[in-house]
Amino acid sequence: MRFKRVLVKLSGEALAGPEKAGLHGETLMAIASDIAAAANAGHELAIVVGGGNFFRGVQGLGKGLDRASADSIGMLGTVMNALALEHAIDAAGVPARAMSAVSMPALCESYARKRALDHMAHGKVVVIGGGTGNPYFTTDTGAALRAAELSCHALLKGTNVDGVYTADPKSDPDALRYDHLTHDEAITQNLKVMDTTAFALAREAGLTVVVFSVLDAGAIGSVLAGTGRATFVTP
Ligand SMILES: Nc1ncnc2c1ncn2[C@@H]1O[C@H](COP(=O)(O)OP(=O)(O)O)[C@@H](O)[C@H]1O
Ligand SMILES: O=c1ccn([C@@H]2O[C@H](COP(=O)(O)OP(=O)(O)O)[C@@H](O)[C@H]2O)c(=O)[nH]1
Repeated sequence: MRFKRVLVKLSGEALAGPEKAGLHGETLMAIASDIAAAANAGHELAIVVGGGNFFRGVQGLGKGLDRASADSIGMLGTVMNALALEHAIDAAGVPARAMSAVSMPALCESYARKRALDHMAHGKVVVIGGGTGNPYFTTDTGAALRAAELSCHALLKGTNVDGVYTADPKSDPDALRYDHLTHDEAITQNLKVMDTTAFALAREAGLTVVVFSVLDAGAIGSVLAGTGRATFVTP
């Protein structure tokens, strides 16, 4: 099986569905069912979830917060999403375990690499909140880090565009879509679909990054089956 063990990055906005902020129940359940189906098809899955549907650190700067404090609030938002996703995946019939990079033992397990590997080996989907656990980072970088340390075969970046373009397709109607490119090309052309730190980490780990839209129903399953629309970023 291609990509048996995968890390799926979900942006916070993906969970907000049409609401744009907070959590949208139907969207959450649809994504959870997609993840559960991939697990039932034999994939081992870890999910890193963003928090942009609740709070982004940069938003705090406009409110007079310092960056580290604002990022702490942002990380808490990602844990809220992880708890929601854990529940939704459980409800879709596959055991899930939320783990946070920032310890909050009353709410969920603290992230530990060996424990995450153990959960995956026992058929549980691991849902990681808290990003890297440090300010000044993003959940994209957290996703590349976890994908590398959990020896994942690919990092699937689920977002709201259907791949990587020559420029941001939301602001440039003439942007062209890539089917394939290298990490070096993504970095040197400053393609902002994922931050440079995340691409650099993925390059160092020799990790394939697959960028696809989670807005399409069943997107995770079809990307894993090799039939979905996606851009492949490879060494
Ligand atoms: N070259 C590019 N190719 C594709 N998407 C891009 C590119 N440059 C910028 N983007 C933007 O990146 C976003 C995807 O990143 P994501 O991490 O999901 O969102 P955000 O950065 O808002 O949290 C898309 O909404 C898209 O508009
Ligand atoms: O390792 C990390 C990951 C995230 N964040 C904070 O959490 C917010 C939400 O994460 P992100 O913007 O990556 O979420 P997404 O865009 O994927 O929804 C960020 O803006 C940061 O403030 C952080 O401080 N360190």
